[in-house]
Amino acid sequence: MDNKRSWKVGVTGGIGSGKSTVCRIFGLLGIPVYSADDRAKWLMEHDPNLKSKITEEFGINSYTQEGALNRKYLAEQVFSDPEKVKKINALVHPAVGLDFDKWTLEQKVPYVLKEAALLFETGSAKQLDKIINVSSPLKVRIARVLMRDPHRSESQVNTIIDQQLPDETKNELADFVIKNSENKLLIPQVLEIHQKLLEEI
Ligand SMILES: CC(C)(COP(=O)(O)OP(=O)(O)OC[C@H]1O[C@@H](n2cnc3c(N)ncnc32)[C@H](O)[C@@H]1O)[C@@H](O)C(=O)NCCC(=O)NCCS
Ligand SMILES: Nc1ncnc2c1ncn2[C@@H]1O[C@H](COP(=O)(O)OP(=O)(O)OP(=O)(O)O)[C@@H](O)[C@H]1O
Repeated sequence: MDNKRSWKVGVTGGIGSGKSTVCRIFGLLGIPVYSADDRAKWLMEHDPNLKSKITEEFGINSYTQEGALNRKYLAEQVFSDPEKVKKINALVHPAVGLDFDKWTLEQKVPYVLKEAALLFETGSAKQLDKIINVSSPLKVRIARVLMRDPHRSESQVNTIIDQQLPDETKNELADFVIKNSENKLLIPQVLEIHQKLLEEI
């Protein structure tokens, strides 16, 4: 293993595919996980430069009076318009990329995980050593998201899906695929990939 740095392994997958669930299992094996979605929200609330750019682009309603990110408002704004998705991505993703690199340098492990809904779409896959795609049938994903997020309508979930690459394309581009359907166990699949990564590093 190159002693100087940890390998960067991406975990991606469409909305509701089970990325966070898979990452929790890797977490139990001691692998540090960087959640790009969570961290993006943190940066949008705490990075003054990013905050002012978002307010400029999407208006003062982007934040509540207490300064919290108005997720419902922004979701309605961006997910219905591909141009606005591009705009928010262009503001948020460079900040997340820098923050991830800084975080990785602090980790002293063979590999770290970057969990992100968008890796191929944003080009950040190129900065990673390996990519895992979590794949599950569209119907199962929609049903799981509607159970988990009661505030989201089926039509919003479908609009979000339209902004993401199809699962089949991501399976082809990924180094590893984890199948998270109803009849496949996750833990053995995670253990197999963990073992392969440790052997390769
Ligand atoms: C618009 C926001 C505030 C809505 O927040 P909300 O809590 O309602 O949704 P959440 O973040 O959980 O997203 C729901 C799902 O939508 C998908 N999604 C999120 N952002 C994007 C995007 N830019 N393009 C396509 N799909 C996206 C993901 O599958 C995600 O799991 C939020 O999604 C956001 O800030 N997005 C832009 C930043 C971004 O791209 N984040 C993700 C990777 S860094
Ligand atoms: N194998 C499974 N069996 C049952 N429920 C599952 C399974 N995998 C995931 N889920 C549930 O489905 C929902 C979506 O999973 P999870 O949050 O891990 O997906 P995600 O890919 O991180 O989603 P998002 O992109 O929306 O953040 C969660 O409520 C989770 O508990």
